[in-house]
Amino acid sequence: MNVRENDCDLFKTVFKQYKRKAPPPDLSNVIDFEKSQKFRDWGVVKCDDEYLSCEHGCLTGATSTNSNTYSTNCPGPNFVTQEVEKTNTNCKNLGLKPIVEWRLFTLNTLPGFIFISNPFTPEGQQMWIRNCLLKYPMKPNITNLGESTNSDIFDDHLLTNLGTEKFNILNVKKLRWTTLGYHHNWDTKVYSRDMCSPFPESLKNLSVFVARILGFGNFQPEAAIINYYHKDSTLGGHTDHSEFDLSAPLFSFSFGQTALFLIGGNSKAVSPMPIFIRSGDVVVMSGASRLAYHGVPKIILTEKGLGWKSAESNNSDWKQYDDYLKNYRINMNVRQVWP
Ligand SMILES: O=C(O)CCC(=O)C(=O)O
Ligand SMILES: [Fe+2]
Repeated sequence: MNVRENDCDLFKTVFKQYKRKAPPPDLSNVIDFEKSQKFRDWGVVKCDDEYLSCEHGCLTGATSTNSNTYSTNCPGPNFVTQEVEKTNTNCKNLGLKPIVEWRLFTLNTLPGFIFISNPFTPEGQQMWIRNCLLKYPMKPNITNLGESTNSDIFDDHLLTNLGTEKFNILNVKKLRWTTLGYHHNWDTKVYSRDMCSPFPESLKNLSVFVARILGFGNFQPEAAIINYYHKDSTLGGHTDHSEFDLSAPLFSFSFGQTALFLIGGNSKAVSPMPIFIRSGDVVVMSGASRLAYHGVPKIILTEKGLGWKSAESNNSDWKQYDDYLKNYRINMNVRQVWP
Protein backbone atom coordinates (compact mmCIF):
# COMPACT_ATOMS: atom_id res chain seq x y z
CA MET A 1 0.00 0.00 0.00
CA ASN A 2 1.45 3.39 -0.88
CA VAL A 3 1.45 6.40 1.40
CA ARG A 4 -1.53 8.00 -0.26
CA GLU A 5 -3.73 4.92 0.14
CA ASN A 6 -2.59 4.59 3.71
CA ASP A 7 -3.64 8.18 4.35
CA CYS A 8 -7.13 7.32 3.20
CA ASP A 9 -7.37 4.10 5.13
CA LEU A 10 -9.75 5.37 7.75
CA PHE A 11 -10.76 1.80 8.46
CA LYS A 12 -7.23 1.04 9.63
CA THR A 13 -7.02 4.24 11.68
CA VAL A 14 -10.20 3.43 13.57
CA PHE A 15 -9.22 -0.25 13.85
CA LYS A 16 -5.92 0.68 15.51
CA GLN A 17 -7.65 3.10 17.83
CA TYR A 18 -9.97 0.39 19.19
CA LYS A 19 -7.32 -2.33 19.20
CA ARG A 20 -5.06 -0.30 21.48
CA LYS A 21 -4.35 -1.82 24.89
CA ALA A 22 -2.93 1.18 26.77
CA PRO A 23 -4.45 3.57 27.30
CA PRO A 24 -7.68 1.64 26.71
CA PRO A 25 -9.93 3.04 23.95
CA ASP A 26 -12.88 5.28 24.74
CA LEU A 27 -15.94 3.08 24.22
CA SER A 28 -18.57 5.76 24.82
CA ASN A 29 -19.33 6.10 21.10
CA VAL A 30 -19.65 2.41 20.40
CA ILE A 31 -23.18 1.69 19.18
CA ASP A 32 -24.92 -0.31 21.85
CA PHE A 33 -28.33 -1.68 20.89
CA GLU A 34 -29.16 -1.87 24.59
CA LYS A 35 -28.82 1.90 25.10
CA SER A 36 -31.93 3.40 23.57
CA GLN A 37 -31.31 6.92 24.90
CA LYS A 38 -28.48 7.32 22.36
CA PHE A 39 -30.24 5.80 19.34
CA ARG A 40 -30.94 9.21 17.81
CA ASP A 41 -27.25 10.21 17.91
CA TRP A 42 -26.18 6.91 16.43
CA GLY A 43 -28.86 6.72 13.73
CA VAL A 44 -30.25 3.50 15.18
CA VAL A 45 -33.78 2.68 14.06
CA LYS A 46 -35.77 0.26 16.16
CA CYS A 47 -38.04 -1.61 13.79
CA ASP A 48 -41.54 -1.55 15.15
CA ASP A 49 -43.29 -4.78 15.90
CA GLU A 50 -45.14 -4.52 12.60
CA TYR A 51 -41.93 -5.62 10.95
CA LEU A 52 -42.27 -9.06 12.44
CA SER A 53 -45.95 -9.56 13.03
CA CYS A 54 -49.26 -8.13 11.95
CA GLU A 55 -52.17 -7.47 14.32
CA HIS A 56 -52.98 -11.22 14.22
CA GLY A 57 -49.46 -12.05 15.29
CA CYS A 58 -48.51 -13.70 12.01
CA LEU A 59 -45.36 -13.12 10.06
CA THR A 60 -44.94 -10.45 7.46
CA GLY A 61 -42.78 -10.33 4.42
CA ALA A 62 -40.25 -7.54 4.72
CA THR A 63 -38.19 -5.60 2.25
CA SER A 64 -35.14 -5.89 4.37
CA THR A 65 -32.87 -3.67 2.36
CA ASN A 66 -34.89 -0.59 3.16
CA SER A 67 -36.13 0.05 6.65
CA ASN A 68 -38.92 2.33 5.44
CA THR A 69 -40.79 -0.06 3.22
CA TYR A 70 -41.92 -2.96 5.35
CA SER A 71 -45.12 -4.44 4.13
CA THR A 72 -47.69 -6.58 5.81
CA ASN A 73 -48.82 -9.73 4.01
CA CYS A 74 -51.22 -11.31 6.43
CA PRO A 75 -52.94 -14.11 4.50
CA GLY A 76 -55.91 -14.16 6.88
CA PRO A 77 -57.01 -15.64 10.21
CA ASN A 78 -57.00 -19.28 9.06
CA PHE A 79 -53.37 -19.14 8.25
CA VAL A 80 -52.67 -17.34 11.49
CA THR A 81 -53.22 -20.04 14.10
CA GLN A 82 -51.51 -22.72 12.03
CA GLU A 83 -48.59 -20.59 11.03
CA VAL A 84 -48.05 -19.01 14.44
CA GLU A 85 -48.09 -22.41 16.10
CA LYS A 86 -45.68 -23.80 13.57
CA THR A 87 -43.43 -20.79 13.97
CA ASN A 88 -43.40 -21.03 17.75
CA THR A 89 -42.49 -24.70 17.57
CA ASN A 90 -39.71 -23.85 15.15
CA CYS A 91 -38.42 -21.15 17.51
CA LYS A 92 -38.36 -23.57 20.40
CA ASN A 93 -36.51 -26.25 18.47
CA LEU A 94 -33.98 -23.75 17.21
CA GLY A 95 -33.34 -22.30 20.68
CA LEU A 96 -35.01 -19.00 19.81
CA LYS A 97 -37.42 -16.87 21.82
CA PRO A 98 -40.92 -16.38 20.35
CA ILE A 99 -40.78 -13.89 17.48
CA VAL A 100 -42.89 -11.30 19.34
CA GLU A 101 -40.01 -10.92 21.79
CA TRP A 102 -37.33 -10.27 19.16
CA ARG A 103 -35.82 -6.76 19.09
CA LEU A 104 -34.77 -5.70 15.64
CA PHE A 105 -32.71 -2.68 14.57
CA THR A 106 -31.35 -1.05 11.45
CA LEU A 107 -28.89 1.81 10.97
CA ASN A 108 -29.78 4.98 9.06
CA THR A 109 -26.37 5.18 7.45
CA LEU A 110 -26.01 1.54 6.48
CA PRO A 111 -28.88 0.24 4.34
CA GLY A 112 -29.37 -3.51 4.51
CA PHE A 113 -27.67 -3.94 7.88
CA ILE A 114 -30.01 -5.62 10.38
CA PHE A 115 -29.26 -6.34 14.02
CA ILE A 116 -31.32 -8.74 16.15
CA SER A 117 -30.54 -8.25 19.81
CA ASN A 118 -30.10 -11.76 21.25
CA PRO A 119 -33.20 -13.65 20.10
CA PHE A 120 -31.91 -16.86 21.76
CA THR A 121 -33.05 -18.43 25.02
CA PRO A 122 -30.25 -19.30 27.48
CA GLU A 123 -30.74 -22.99 26.67
CA GLY A 124 -30.72 -22.14 22.96
CA GLN A 125 -27.36 -20.42 23.22
CA GLN A 126 -25.99 -23.43 25.05
CA MET A 127 -27.19 -25.74 22.30
CA TRP A 128 -25.43 -23.69 19.59
CA ILE A 129 -22.25 -23.39 21.66
CA ARG A 130 -22.17 -27.17 22.05
CA ASN A 131 -22.63 -27.53 18.29
CA CYS A 132 -19.73 -25.16 17.59
CA LEU A 133 -17.33 -26.81 20.01
CA LEU A 134 -18.32 -30.41 19.77
CA LYS A 135 -20.18 -31.25 16.57
CA TYR A 136 -19.08 -28.86 13.86
CA PRO A 137 -15.30 -29.35 14.29
CA MET A 138 -15.74 -33.05 13.48
CA LYS A 139 -14.94 -34.63 10.15
CA PRO A 140 -15.78 -34.13 7.33
CA ASN A 141 -15.77 -30.46 8.31
CA ILE A 142 -12.38 -28.74 8.18
CA THR A 143 -10.66 -26.90 11.03
CA ASN A 144 -7.42 -24.96 11.46
CA LEU A 145 -6.12 -27.94 13.45
CA GLY A 146 -6.03 -29.98 10.25
CA GLU A 147 -7.70 -33.27 9.53
CA SER A 148 -5.59 -35.53 11.66
CA THR A 149 -6.05 -33.43 14.77
CA ASN A 150 -9.79 -33.36 14.41
CA SER A 151 -10.34 -36.41 16.53
CA ASP A 152 -7.78 -35.20 19.07
CA ILE A 153 -10.24 -32.56 20.11
CA PHE A 154 -12.32 -35.22 21.71
CA ASP A 155 -11.60 -37.88 24.25
CA ASP A 156 -12.04 -41.01 22.18
CA HIS A 157 -14.49 -42.91 24.31
CA LEU A 158 -16.72 -39.90 24.53
CA LEU A 159 -17.06 -39.56 20.78
CA THR A 160 -19.48 -42.44 20.88
CA ASN A 161 -21.47 -40.96 23.69
CA LEU A 162 -22.55 -37.43 22.96
CA GLY A 163 -24.78 -37.43 26.02
CA THR A 164 -21.86 -37.20 28.43
CA GLU A 165 -19.46 -35.48 26.12
CA LYS A 166 -16.25 -34.00 27.36
CA PHE A 167 -13.79 -32.37 25.06
CA ASN A 168 -10.05 -32.09 25.31
CA ILE A 169 -9.99 -28.50 26.44
CA LEU A 170 -6.34 -28.00 25.44
CA ASN A 171 -7.13 -28.71 21.81
CA VAL A 172 -10.39 -26.83 21.84
CA LYS A 173 -8.50 -23.74 22.92
CA LYS A 174 -6.40 -24.02 19.76
CA LEU A 175 -9.45 -24.03 17.50
CA ARG A 176 -9.59 -20.85 15.40
CA TRP A 177 -11.92 -21.80 12.59
CA THR A 178 -14.11 -24.54 11.24
CA THR A 179 -15.54 -24.47 7.73
CA LEU A 180 -18.81 -26.12 6.75
CA GLY A 181 -20.49 -26.85 3.43
CA TYR A 182 -18.50 -25.30 0.59
CA HIS A 183 -15.19 -24.87 2.36
CA HIS A 184 -13.69 -21.42 2.33
CA ASN A 185 -10.24 -21.62 0.78
CA TRP A 186 -8.11 -19.29 2.90
CA ASP A 187 -5.37 -19.03 0.26
CA THR A 188 -7.20 -18.64 -3.03
CA LYS A 189 -10.45 -17.35 -1.49
CA VAL A 190 -12.23 -19.22 -4.27
CA TYR A 191 -14.97 -21.75 -3.53
CA SER A 192 -14.82 -24.87 -5.61
CA ARG A 193 -17.56 -27.37 -6.39
CA ASP A 194 -15.47 -30.30 -5.17
CA MET A 195 -14.44 -28.84 -1.81
CA CYS A 196 -17.75 -29.37 -0.17
CA SER A 197 -19.18 -31.46 2.64
CA PRO A 198 -22.82 -31.69 3.71
CA PHE A 199 -23.99 -28.47 5.37
CA PRO A 200 -25.15 -29.32 8.93
CA GLU A 201 -28.93 -29.63 9.05
CA SER A 202 -29.13 -27.75 12.38
CA LEU A 203 -27.39 -24.62 11.13
CA LYS A 204 -29.28 -24.80 7.86
CA ASN A 205 -32.60 -24.81 9.72
CA LEU A 206 -31.60 -21.87 11.91
CA SER A 207 -30.35 -19.72 9.02
CA VAL A 208 -33.29 -20.49 6.75
CA PHE A 209 -35.73 -19.74 9.57
CA VAL A 210 -34.17 -16.37 10.49
CA ALA A 211 -33.86 -15.50 6.79
CA ARG A 212 -37.52 -16.28 6.19
CA ILE A 213 -38.65 -14.22 9.19
CA LEU A 214 -36.72 -11.25 7.81
CA GLY A 215 -38.20 -11.66 4.36
CA PHE A 216 -35.28 -13.42 2.62
CA GLY A 217 -37.39 -16.36 1.49
CA ASN A 218 -34.89 -17.57 -1.10
CA PHE A 219 -31.80 -17.72 1.07
CA GLN A 220 -29.85 -20.99 0.80
CA PRO A 221 -27.12 -21.58 3.41
CA GLU A 222 -24.27 -23.25 1.53
CA ALA A 223 -21.08 -22.29 3.34
CA ALA A 224 -20.19 -21.25 6.87
CA ILE A 225 -17.14 -20.25 8.80
CA ILE A 226 -17.19 -20.79 12.53
CA ASN A 227 -14.72 -18.30 14.04
CA TYR A 228 -13.31 -18.95 17.50
CA TYR A 229 -11.79 -15.82 19.04
CA HIS A 230 -9.49 -15.88 22.03
CA LYS A 231 -9.77 -12.73 24.13
CA ASP A 232 -6.67 -11.36 22.37
CA SER A 233 -7.74 -12.33 18.82
CA THR A 234 -8.62 -9.73 16.22
CA LEU A 235 -10.04 -9.97 12.70
CA GLY A 236 -8.67 -7.41 10.24
CA GLY A 237 -10.84 -5.30 7.94
CA HIS A 238 -12.14 -7.24 4.94
CA THR A 239 -15.11 -7.77 2.69
CA ASP A 240 -16.64 -11.18 2.03
CA HIS A 241 -16.72 -11.20 -1.76
CA SER A 242 -15.83 -14.79 -2.67
CA GLU A 243 -19.44 -15.93 -2.87
CA PHE A 244 -20.82 -16.03 -6.42
CA ASP A 245 -24.13 -14.56 -5.34
CA LEU A 246 -23.42 -11.29 -3.55
CA SER A 247 -27.06 -10.31 -3.57
CA ALA A 248 -27.80 -12.99 -0.97
CA PRO A 249 -27.47 -11.78 2.64
CA LEU A 250 -24.88 -12.99 5.12
CA PHE A 251 -26.01 -14.14 8.58
CA SER A 252 -23.77 -13.97 11.61
CA PHE A 253 -24.56 -15.48 15.03
CA SER A 254 -22.32 -14.73 18.01
CA PHE A 255 -21.88 -16.41 21.40
CA GLY A 256 -19.64 -15.90 24.40
CA GLN A 257 -17.59 -12.77 24.98
CA THR A 258 -18.42 -9.42 23.39
CA ALA A 259 -16.93 -8.21 20.10
CA LEU A 260 -16.21 -4.67 19.24
CA PHE A 261 -17.22 -4.90 15.59
CA LEU A 262 -16.40 -2.28 12.97
CA ILE A 263 -18.42 -1.85 9.80
CA GLY A 264 -17.77 0.81 7.17
CA GLY A 265 -18.50 1.15 3.49
CA ASN A 266 -17.34 -0.36 0.22
CA SER A 267 -13.90 1.22 0.49
CA LYS A 268 -11.44 1.49 3.35
CA ALA A 269 -11.65 5.27 3.04
CA VAL A 270 -15.04 5.14 4.74
CA SER A 271 -14.72 5.58 8.49
CA PRO A 272 -16.31 2.51 10.11
CA MET A 273 -18.94 2.52 12.85
CA PRO A 274 -18.12 0.66 16.06
CA ILE A 275 -20.82 -1.71 17.36
CA PHE A 276 -20.98 -4.05 20.36
CA ILE A 277 -21.94 -7.61 19.43
CA ARG A 278 -22.86 -9.61 22.52
CA SER A 279 -23.66 -13.23 23.16
CA GLY A 280 -26.71 -14.29 21.18
CA ASP A 281 -26.78 -11.25 18.89
CA VAL A 282 -27.47 -11.79 15.20
CA VAL A 283 -26.09 -9.55 12.45
CA VAL A 284 -27.44 -9.61 8.92
CA MET A 285 -25.48 -7.96 6.11
CA SER A 286 -27.72 -7.57 3.10
CA GLY A 287 -28.13 -5.03 0.32
CA ALA A 288 -25.50 -2.29 0.35
CA SER A 289 -24.00 -3.51 3.63
CA ARG A 290 -23.28 -6.97 2.17
CA LEU A 291 -19.99 -5.76 0.71
CA ALA A 292 -19.06 -3.32 3.46
CA TYR A 293 -15.61 -3.53 5.04
CA HIS A 294 -15.83 -5.00 8.53
CA GLY A 295 -13.60 -6.45 11.21
CA VAL A 296 -13.13 -7.10 14.92
CA PRO A 297 -10.33 -5.04 16.56
CA LYS A 298 -11.12 -6.11 20.08
CA ILE A 299 -12.83 -8.71 22.25
CA ILE A 300 -14.23 -7.25 25.43
CA LEU A 301 -14.67 -9.48 28.45
CA THR A 302 -18.15 -8.99 29.82
CA GLU A 303 -18.61 -8.10 33.45
CA LYS A 304 -22.28 -8.98 33.43
CA GLY A 305 -21.94 -12.70 32.86
CA LEU A 306 -23.29 -14.47 29.81
CA GLY A 307 -26.91 -14.95 30.81
CA TRP A 308 -27.27 -18.70 31.19
CA LYS A 309 -26.81 -18.93 34.93
CA SER A 310 -30.08 -20.65 35.58
CA ALA A 311 -30.04 -22.90 32.54
CA GLU A 312 -28.43 -26.27 32.98
CA SER A 313 -26.91 -25.22 36.28
CA ASN A 314 -27.17 -28.74 37.62
CA ASN A 315 -25.63 -30.24 34.52
CA SER A 316 -21.98 -30.48 35.48
CA ASP A 317 -20.72 -31.02 31.93
CA TRP A 318 -21.67 -27.43 31.10
CA LYS A 319 -18.83 -26.24 33.32
CA GLN A 320 -16.17 -26.98 30.69
CA TYR A 321 -18.03 -24.84 28.15
CA ASP A 322 -18.57 -22.12 30.72
CA ASP A 323 -14.86 -22.06 31.55
CA TYR A 324 -13.93 -21.88 27.86
CA LEU A 325 -16.34 -19.02 27.22
CA LYS A 326 -14.85 -16.88 29.97
CA ASN A 327 -12.06 -16.10 27.49
CA TYR A 328 -13.54 -16.86 24.08
CA ARG A 329 -16.06 -15.70 21.53
CA ILE A 330 -17.65 -17.89 18.86
CA ASN A 331 -19.12 -16.55 15.63
CA MET A 332 -21.07 -18.59 13.06
CA ASN A 333 -20.92 -16.82 9.70
CA VAL A 334 -23.36 -18.27 7.17
CA ARG A 335 -23.39 -17.54 3.45
CA GLN A 336 -25.07 -18.52 0.20
CA VAL A 337 -22.41 -19.26 -2.41
CA TRP A 338 -24.21 -19.92 -5.67
CA PRO A 339 -26.87 -17.84 -7.41
O1 LIG B 1 -16.77 -12.39 14.05
C1 LIG B 1 -17.53 -11.66 13.43
O2 LIG B 1 -18.45 -11.04 13.97
C2 LIG B 1 -17.32 -11.44 11.95
C3 LIG B 1 -16.66 -12.59 11.25
C4 LIG B 1 -16.45 -12.30 9.80
O3 LIG B 1 -16.49 -11.18 9.37
C5 LIG B 1 -16.17 -13.39 8.85
O4 LIG B 1 -16.10 -14.56 9.23
O5 LIG B 1 -16.05 -13.10 7.65
FE1 LIG C 1 -16.53 -11.14 7.23
